[in-house]
Amino acid sequence: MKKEIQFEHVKKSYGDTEVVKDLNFTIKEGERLILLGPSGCGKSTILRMIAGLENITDGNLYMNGEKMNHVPSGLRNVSMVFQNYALYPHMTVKQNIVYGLKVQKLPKQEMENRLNSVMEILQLRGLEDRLPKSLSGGQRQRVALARATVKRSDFFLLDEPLSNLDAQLRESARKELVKIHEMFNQTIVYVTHDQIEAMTFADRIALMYNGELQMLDTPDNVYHRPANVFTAKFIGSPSANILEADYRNGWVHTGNQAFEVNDSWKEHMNKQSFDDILFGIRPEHLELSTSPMSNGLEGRIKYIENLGKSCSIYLEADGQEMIAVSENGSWKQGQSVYVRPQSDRIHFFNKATEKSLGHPAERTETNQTIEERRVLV
Ligand SMILES: Nc1ncnc2c1ncn2[C@@H]1O[C@H](COP(=O)(O)OP(=O)(O)OP(=O)(O)O)[C@@H](O)[C@H]1O
Repeated sequence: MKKEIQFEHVKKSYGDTEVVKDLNFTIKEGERLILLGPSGCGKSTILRMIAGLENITDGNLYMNGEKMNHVPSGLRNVSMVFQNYALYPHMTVKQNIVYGLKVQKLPKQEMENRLNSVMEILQLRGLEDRLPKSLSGGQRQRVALARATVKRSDFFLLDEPLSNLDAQLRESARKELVKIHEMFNQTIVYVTHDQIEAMTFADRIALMYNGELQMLDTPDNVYHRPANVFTAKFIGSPSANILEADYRNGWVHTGNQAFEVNDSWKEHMNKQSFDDILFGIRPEHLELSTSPMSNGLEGRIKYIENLGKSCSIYLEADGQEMIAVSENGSWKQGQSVYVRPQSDRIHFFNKATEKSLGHPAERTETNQTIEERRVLV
């Protein structure tokens, strides 16, 4: 049976408050699925339902093809790592790591083999006899990862496992996690609110907001083909520009000004016109110039944020606010500028539903395999 996790109309309420709404999706065998979203959107609750630490209010949860709604946590073949490590303080590093295997009554030789391999991967050699209190935060987190890894369970669940580490340690821990995943090919479900972590580690991202799944797709598609305004704005920094517009005969009118889209967009929009739509463009997909450009909008710089490597340029065009990014440090507040949206990077959304009107030459998740995606990362 496949190591899949399947949600079928899964809901979770606390009292009258529904915190997870009608989840319907499948986490594929061996994939790294990231549950991403702002604080309070229900990520941890979903993870805890998979782990069996939280009851399901409605719907069904299947793992390995079996209904799991009422199966106790200990029988679900999961291992879990939390943000706060939760190591046993009175046990040494080695005792912490093998404790679960002892409970499982694993043969001694097998236990030693697993311990040795994980000590090597997670660079814990030399720390075997130390107590958790004598370890640094990064070392404790690696012990917690090691303890979960040695179980070699079908499902590996991680709840913000790296959020207590500094940026450098996070990056190296992510690499170690990838190594562990390549060795044991577990199905990984990983909760974070950090989009960089999601973009770099995920095979697919499940983006949540307010208990609802907003988009489930590869990082590439979540970034380039956002399914709705929330996704466009949540992914990417600075956040995507969303402007009110009309679309008529291949031209996007943002007020008094307009620019023409390319032929594939014209074909995609199928000769229709739309009043009152939302036009989206990421700051990094706006070209800036001091002189007029064809298909550019005229605007004025309101202020500039210098980030060192690049500047965020806040400007106003046609009475609407936009952000552009530029590596050129010579822009001046109050300056008159021209901005041109890159035609193959634009997005349109229905104003009422905030859902995407699609993209030309749409690429769906089904024609990009996990292996293809990992080559791209
Ligand atoms: N035991 C509980 N009783 C009542 N409400 C709860 C309980 N646990 C969680 N909630 C609520 O459910 C919602 C989702 O919580 P959850 O912890 O899943 O969010 P999250 O996305 O993981 O957030 P964070 O990133 O801040 O950890 C929140 O509004 C939270 O207050």
